[in-house]
Amino acid sequence: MRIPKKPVSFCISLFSPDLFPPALSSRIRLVSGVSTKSDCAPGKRKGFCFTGARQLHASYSMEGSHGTVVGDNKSPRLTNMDCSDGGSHEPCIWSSPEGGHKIDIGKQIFCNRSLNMKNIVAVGFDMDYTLAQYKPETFESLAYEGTIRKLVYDLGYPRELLEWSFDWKYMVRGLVLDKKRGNILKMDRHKYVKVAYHGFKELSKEDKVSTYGSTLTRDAFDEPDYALIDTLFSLAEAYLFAQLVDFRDNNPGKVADTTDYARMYRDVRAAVDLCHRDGTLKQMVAKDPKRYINEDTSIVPMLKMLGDSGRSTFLVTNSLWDYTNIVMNFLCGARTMDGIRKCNFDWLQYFDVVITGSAKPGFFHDDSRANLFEVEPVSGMLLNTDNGSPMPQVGDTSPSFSPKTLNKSCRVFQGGNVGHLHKLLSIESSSQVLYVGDHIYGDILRSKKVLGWRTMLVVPELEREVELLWKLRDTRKGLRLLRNQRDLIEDKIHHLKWSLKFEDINAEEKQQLSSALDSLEFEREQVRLSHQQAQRENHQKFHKVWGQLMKTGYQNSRFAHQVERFACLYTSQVSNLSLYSPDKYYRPSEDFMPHEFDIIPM
Ligand SMILES: Nc1nc2c(ncn2[C@@H]2O[C@H](COP(=O)(O)O)[C@@H](O)[C@H]2O)c(=O)[nH]1
Ligand SMILES: [Mg+2]
Repeated sequence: MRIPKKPVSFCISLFSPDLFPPALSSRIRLVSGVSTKSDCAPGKRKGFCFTGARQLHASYSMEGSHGTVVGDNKSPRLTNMDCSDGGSHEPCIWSSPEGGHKIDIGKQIFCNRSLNMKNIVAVGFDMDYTLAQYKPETFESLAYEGTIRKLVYDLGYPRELLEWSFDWKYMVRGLVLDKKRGNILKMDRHKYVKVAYHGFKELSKEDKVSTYGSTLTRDAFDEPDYALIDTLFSLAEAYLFAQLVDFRDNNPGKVADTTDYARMYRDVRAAVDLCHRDGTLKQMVAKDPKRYINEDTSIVPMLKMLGDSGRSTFLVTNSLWDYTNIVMNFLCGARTMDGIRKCNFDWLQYFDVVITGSAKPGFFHDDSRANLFEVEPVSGMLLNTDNGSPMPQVGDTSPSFSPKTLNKSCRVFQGGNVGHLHKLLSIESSSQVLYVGDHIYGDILRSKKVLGWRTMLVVPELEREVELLWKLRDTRKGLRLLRNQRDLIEDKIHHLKWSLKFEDINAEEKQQLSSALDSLEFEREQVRLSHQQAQRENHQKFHKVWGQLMKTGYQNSRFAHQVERFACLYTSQVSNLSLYSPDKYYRPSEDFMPHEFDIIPM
């Protein structure tokens, strides 16, 4: 890896890779122009500074020297990367002297399908919302505000939208938007809609059943009429959609008749999409990563531990190189004792291959014909490759990489497909790869189903969910008792009714049975109400509107069902991997069928 000796400015463009078909040039610069603008870190930096809406500037300096860096990758003991407290404690990881103990329930790794880490030769990571946990209160708010501005200024929505505010806790993953009807749904694993809102107004039970209850016309609840909120990136757009639905209903005439709910959804989606592409979000994150991304001092020790254990490590992200470098510097970059960060390429030492602009999930198709370019880290320049091997440039007989470049431990690429990656890492069988991601569709489903990679899903919401589950375990037992009580009373009622109808009994006995029936029916109603109320309160402790993430009523939610089907492992944070041996044999818990519950005590 090369580190510039002199500080250089670090300003790279966000041009999309597909703007540069390989036929146009065999050596492609990512940037469009050079400027000597004074806002390019006066006095400190030397080199290029590119301007324009699509350029991305890191706010911190590029330095070659380490200064008073806390952390030394040669040290046998794991080093403290957390400088916020002056470096007084080390993250406790499995291989540290204090490691290997009982793990908090919120940080455990849960297993759906057995996975022996001894069989894994390469561990790969997604970046956004996997290694980099964004703070929804700032990051999603940024997306929300950027989207509103685009709706108003570019798409002609009323200016009063600019006064709206965002409740970042309102929407949750796993919801489904009914684009045509303006509804937001939560469903169980059988795709029964259990909670339904029109905008922010709850649908009555009758409306819910009449719209979604027909078992004959079961809906798939998929695109194009429905949108799945399956990544944390979508929380802001779901909230905005609900707001627009309410706004349209309550302000006739303010939104054009032609702009129906589905059209509003399309507009929001397009505006969000643009925010991700035009720098609205990334420029801001680049300026102040700490404001938008959680620090996780266990990431570096985890990556080192995996590397020390002999595993290859790789990064496959849809983000482009310039942004990836900024985010990874924030997460892995060394800091001086006073907490100042430096932007360099040191973090590449923790990876064998980095693939940016990967266009997942298409990347997971071996037959994807996406070209693989090598990225020259310092300049961000793209170089043509022949399936990963360097290619001589036109007019040049030697390959385009210097031997020094070829010898560096980590190579950075853009695009390509899984075949390229396997070749670069010498992967013989796809079952030797574990990939850790946050997106069921983008990272997990295809990689597992199409490819046979082993998968781990990161679900940050899980930490709170399991902690609450633990805290509320007695409430849950109480709920089960109430449910059983209800069943018992119902059985008695049926029996009494049967007796009244068919048994040969005298008037006095009939009278007794009837009054017993009355009191049982009264009791049943009381228990039903208490059960319903207790159930609702229990769910609301998880989320005031949508309840427990992994459940709808007593059934697994659709989201939980997908986690169960597609993720071999799941956990709240990627760095929880550091709490387990890199040779751990993850075994699933025993499956239970309903007929086993009362027989085998749990
Ligand atoms: N153009 C769009 N880009 C999006 C959208 N939602 C997220 N993103 C970007 O994708 C990558 C995700 O990276 P990964 O590491 O998780 O693979 C990141 O750069 C996001 O900004 C979208 O709706 N449109
Ligand atoms: Mg991601």
